[in-house]
Amino acid sequence: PTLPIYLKFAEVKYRVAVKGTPREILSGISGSASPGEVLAMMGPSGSGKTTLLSMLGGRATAADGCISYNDEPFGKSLKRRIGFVTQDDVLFTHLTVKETLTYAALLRLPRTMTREQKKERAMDIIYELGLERCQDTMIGGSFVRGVSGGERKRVCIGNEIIINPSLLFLDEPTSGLDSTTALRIVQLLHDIAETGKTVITTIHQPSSRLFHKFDKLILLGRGSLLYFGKTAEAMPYFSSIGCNPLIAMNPAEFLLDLANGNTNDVSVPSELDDKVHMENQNLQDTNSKINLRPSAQDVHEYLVDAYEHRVAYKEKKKLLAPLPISDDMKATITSSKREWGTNWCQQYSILFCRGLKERRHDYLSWMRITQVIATSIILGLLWWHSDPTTPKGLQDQAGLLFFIAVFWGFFPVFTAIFTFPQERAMLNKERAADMYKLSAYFLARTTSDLPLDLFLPVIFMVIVYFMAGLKASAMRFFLSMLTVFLSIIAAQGLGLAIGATLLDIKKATTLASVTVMTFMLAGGFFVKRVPPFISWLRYLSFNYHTYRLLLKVQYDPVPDILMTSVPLDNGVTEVGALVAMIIGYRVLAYLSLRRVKASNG
Ligand SMILES: Nc1ncnc2c1ncn2[C@@H]1O[C@H](COP(=O)(O)OP(=O)(O)OP(=O)(O)O)[C@@H](O)[C@H]1O
Repeated sequence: PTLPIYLKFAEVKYRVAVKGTPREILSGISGSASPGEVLAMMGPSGSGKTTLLSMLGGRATAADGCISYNDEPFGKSLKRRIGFVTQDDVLFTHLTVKETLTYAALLRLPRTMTREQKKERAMDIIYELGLERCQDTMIGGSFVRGVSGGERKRVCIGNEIIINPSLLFLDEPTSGLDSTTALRIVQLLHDIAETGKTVITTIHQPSSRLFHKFDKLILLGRGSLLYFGKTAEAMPYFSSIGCNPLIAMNPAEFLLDLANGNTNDVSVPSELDDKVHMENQNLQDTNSKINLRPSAQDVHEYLVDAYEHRVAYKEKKKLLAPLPISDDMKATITSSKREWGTNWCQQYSILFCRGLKERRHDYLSWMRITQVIATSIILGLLWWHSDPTTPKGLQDQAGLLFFIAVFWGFFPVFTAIFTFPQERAMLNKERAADMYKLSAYFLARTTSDLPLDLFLPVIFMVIVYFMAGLKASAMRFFLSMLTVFLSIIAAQGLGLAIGATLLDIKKATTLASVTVMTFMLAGGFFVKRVPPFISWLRYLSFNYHTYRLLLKVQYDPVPDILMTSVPLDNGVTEVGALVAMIIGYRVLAYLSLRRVKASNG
């Protein structure tokens, strides 16, 4: 059963600093929502709906004011009782509807349920939301065709109601949908509320049918409260303060016009008319153009004032009224401990499988396979049966080994830098809902990429090694392969670290290009005798260590003309350096991700 949660908020304020000067985004908003109700927040774009919703949902901290849940402040244990559907649909594009909801169920539902029960719950949600026809369709996105916008929105809602939340927040769930689909979604919210949940949603421009489906309404204008109360009483209230539509109009349109300060086709109260009249008289003296309607600023001030004096005090009084629930029930919110749906190992394995499924298209991407096969055949033809017995042939072959070291240092970096910037929104969303520990996600995400990164080099090496006629020995082949693997995992670590630190694909690509180029130049092929003051650079370069190891595997001892100024003994230093990079870059990436999590609250 759902724990009923009464949400109250009084005098909520929010400020941001814009170029050093504080700007008030919300100025003292009060209201409440009870279980079984759908509260809608309306207002023009930029009026502060999303900001208020984020604060009520515990995703942002108010500068001032009080927000309570059953008269208790927000606590971490509440996270598992809150569902939050964001404005943008944050979903994995390559997972099907069924997979998306099943993974959500596996990660979010409590430990007391078995795996089978969790899967059943996901199926129940699919039927409840009418998604059975598209359950095996991919979600899709900008580049992949998938389910429709309305279906995608329902999947987002399903992702949240799967945990049977007491409070459900939705940011513009109907934007971009036709009126019938929008009505269906709002009806769904209504049905959800009827099961004892408190539903709070922002809404942009509802049709009149939709408008009447909400129990309560908050109308915001420029961050101030213009109305809070029953939806059915909104029109009578505005009529009582002298604002009436002059033509038949959708009430939502009328209220948005008012909140925007647009009074065309709206009768305005005598106070505002008098003000316009007086202003016009002054303008006549200066021969300026006469205004026929009150200014948006005047309308806004009038509405804020009217609400403050006629309604606000009554509503604030209501907030002080005791809740119709027992003290025990109130205490449930604070006493329940923060709980994870699954243990660390289960989180890891679920996230690993999800990562593999999401990336399966990349694994089987013909473009990447063709790219690698084409490159290896070209290399094989250019170095066809190369002969290392002459100095020139030896130099040529060393060139091939260096190219292999660079190619498999370059490729994984540019695959891995996208990982975290691309998943940032998903990570924020899922971490805000306490779905898993960051360490489980991090390890699952980085290991689920490995099969792809290790599968392609095998094809590459088989083609190049034998076409180019490198030493025909099983041992040398496998050692070369192992060296390339180490290089790839180290390079992948660098890509992950750059991506996690910058979390911006453009910046990450630029930094990665410069780094990879520097490492390549310091790799020991172009410059063999490096000046001592810059020689430390090559130790950071995985190309350098990989190239030296490949030389060692092919020629033992390595001929003098190929050697860098540093002699090569048994290769232990090189392997050690690569292993240190594999660990070091990953630790850096993990710490960077932790920092991001902290900055997002
Ligand atoms: N961190 C921030 N820095 C600067 N301005 C901000 C910040 N957060 C919000 N704002 C500003 O606060 C105002 C309210 O933003 P909010 O996203 O809450 O509006 P909204 O009513 O949800 O708009 P929309 O309907 O277009 O989504 C906007 O003018 C926005 O630019």
